[in-house]
Amino acid sequence: MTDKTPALASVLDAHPNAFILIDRDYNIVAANRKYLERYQHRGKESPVGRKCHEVSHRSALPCWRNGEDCPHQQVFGTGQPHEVVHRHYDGKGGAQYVRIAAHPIFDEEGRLLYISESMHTCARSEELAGTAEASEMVGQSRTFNHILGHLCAAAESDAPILLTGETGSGKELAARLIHRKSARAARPFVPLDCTVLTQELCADELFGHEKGAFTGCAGAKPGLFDIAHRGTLFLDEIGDMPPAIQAKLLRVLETGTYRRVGGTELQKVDARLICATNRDLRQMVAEGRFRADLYYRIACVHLELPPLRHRREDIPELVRHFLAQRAPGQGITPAAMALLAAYDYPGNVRELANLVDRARILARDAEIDVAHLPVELKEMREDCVRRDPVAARIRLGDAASIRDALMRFDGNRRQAASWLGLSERTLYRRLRQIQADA
Ligand SMILES: Nc1ncnc2c1ncn2[C@@H]1O[C@H](COP(=O)(O)OP(=O)(O)OP(=O)(O)O)[C@@H](O)[C@H]1O
Repeated sequence: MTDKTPALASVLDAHPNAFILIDRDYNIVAANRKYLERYQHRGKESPVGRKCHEVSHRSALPCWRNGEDCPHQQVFGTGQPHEVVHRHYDGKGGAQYVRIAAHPIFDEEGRLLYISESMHTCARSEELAGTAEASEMVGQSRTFNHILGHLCAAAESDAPILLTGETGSGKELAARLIHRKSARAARPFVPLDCTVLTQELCADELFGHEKGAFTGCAGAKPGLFDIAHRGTLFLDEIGDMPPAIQAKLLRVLETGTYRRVGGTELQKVDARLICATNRDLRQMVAEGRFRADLYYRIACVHLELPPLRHRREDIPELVRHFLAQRAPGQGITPAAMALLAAYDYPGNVRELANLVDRARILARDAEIDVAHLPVELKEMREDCVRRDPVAARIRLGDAASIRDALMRFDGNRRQAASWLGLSERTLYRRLRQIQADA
């Protein structure tokens, strides 16, 4: 904390989170010790006096210029508090998702002078660094950060959650994230796919049975509600749950108890319920194919995962993520990356992961190139780029994105070019053009 007033310094340091004050011109005017410890680049000057976006986003541009929901722009624009989740880079370059609570600070005459930002880390930075876990949710587009903010908020409550979204859009991964970030994280996460079960099997899986409950049943078996005790039960494709089981599940939710198949004793339930479906449950309710009372119980918090084509900006990062996971060291040409960024992905992130897998196998140890991608992608490319300027931006790289990428990678042209999906030569040519135009 560099502010001259010792009292203010200790007030800021007493704040439990990293905390800063920012003026109208994006300058950080005060920061507490937690902020400095997290964001000060090793051997570099203090963040105080620098632009907030340069420090935490490593970007020459304010985040709204990169399409993000900018707390600075919102609070100075409306005078109201605003909360968002952003991806921040710490002083060592590690990435982390951070929930930012921004508030206006007025002087005695009611003029809005500063905003304060309090930053609470949503996910461990090592989950987002190069050594990515399989369970990591990757993305940094505005759309992705928006849903991530809701997932983190949902994790703080114990309410039932309904996750909807197209196939492969990350519903199960989102359920795992909610569990991992909830107070139940140390207890089991128990998934059940409702599509593959008959009515009898579904009841047996969920509630277990007592010894001798049915012919051929040798011993007692705990149900998934037992196994998920104090943890999270994830019911995937809840729309496929047989009607008789829907009725039993509703009873469990209403009474907080259930009986094992063939049992008399009431078991108490303490499992958090997360359900997912890619069907339109409301439509199913209207058609009488899903119980309305159950729908309202499980959809206490309803979150929709966006399809990948609505967050194309995340595609290059997802590709790098899958390569780092499955083929560390294997590269991809800018042309192949541009082709991947322009495709529509009816199968969403799962389809992208499969395309990357297929391409890396075909490429063996060489760089992945256009030849290693299915021909349909090439046919769709021109059409998609015309329809989606973001994809075009990734492919072509406008001046602002190029400056931003260079800043982000400390001037390293190779890394900046790869991030933008350009060849180094194209990046160099564009830089010369930009300098000539300036
Ligand atoms: N944001 C993401 N970052 C990294 N990987 C992701 C992301 N979203 C999804 N995936 C990966 O894509 C695949 C499909 O994700 P997931 O199974 O969570 O989707 P789903 O919506 O539950 O699919 P379905 O409706 O078919 O059950 C998984 O391999 C998952 O790890």
